[in-house]
Amino acid sequence: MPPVVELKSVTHAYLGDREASLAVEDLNLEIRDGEFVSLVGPSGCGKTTLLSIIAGLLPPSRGEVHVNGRPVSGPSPEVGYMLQQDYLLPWRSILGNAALGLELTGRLDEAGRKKTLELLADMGLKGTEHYYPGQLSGGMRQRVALVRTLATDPGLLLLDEPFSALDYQIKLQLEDLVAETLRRRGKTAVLVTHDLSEAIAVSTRVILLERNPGRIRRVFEIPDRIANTPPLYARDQPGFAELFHELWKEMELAGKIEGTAGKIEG
Ligand SMILES: Nc1ncnc2c1ncn2[C@@H]1O[C@H](COP(=O)(O)OP(=O)(O)OP(=O)(O)O)[C@@H](O)[C@H]1O
Repeated sequence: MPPVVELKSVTHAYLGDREASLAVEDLNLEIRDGEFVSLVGPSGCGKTTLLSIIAGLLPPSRGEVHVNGRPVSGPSPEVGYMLQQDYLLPWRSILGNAALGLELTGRLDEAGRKKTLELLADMGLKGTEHYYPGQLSGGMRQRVALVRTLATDPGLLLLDEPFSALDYQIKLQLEDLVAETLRRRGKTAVLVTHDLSEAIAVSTRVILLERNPGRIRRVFEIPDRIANTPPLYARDQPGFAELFHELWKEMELAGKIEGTAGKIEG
């Protein structure tokens, strides 16, 4: 089976009027079926750029991107995207929002509707189907966004800081719910986060990027006893604190690298 995600020598430069900025340089990465990979690193190291490239929203300047063995040429139903903002449509009911992806792809039949209702129930949202987004809390809205993403059944989920706008307690609960739901359903996930403890708690692998230009600095394989424990309890596992400090130290070093390699004069 080919890797779910394969990046080969991927470079991306954003072109401005007078100069190009090298966001990601010569990056190689393989993500296998069922892995949960987090991308961490200092601000501007190219995390969101990489996610956009994998999603098919941004063609890289150079290099190859494959999802499930096929070259990426644009957004695909095989890939779901979840963002910090939930982007629920205020005039649509919760069910209408949750089923939006199915509707847009012409798959909203009776079975699709039933599945969406089941997913809402799985996420603890039974009884809210006919409410509107304005009547729900931030954590509930983000769960609706997760249902909307899962309803079309993508094998790969790209998560760009989906928990960062939430209160700490809600964030921990949602992290747990999302990680466990994706694990149970055998999904592959790539999470961008600034929260190192979240990255370790939910992932099988954490990739630390450095900036100017964005490159992989270090890869942390998460030991099974942490990776196989639900995120809420993973933080109590032996080895978690040591891993956190190691990642923290390395992150500080990654943030200190302020080369000039990121700018290409035009
Ligand atoms: N649309 C754009 N036009 C020009 N430069 C951009 C654009 N988007 C990103 N960049 C630059 O590319 C680099 C990588 O940005 P990116 O947003 O991918 O980093 P990030 O790691 O996700 O940052 P953050 O953690 O702050 O969200 C940065 O130097 C950024 O300024």
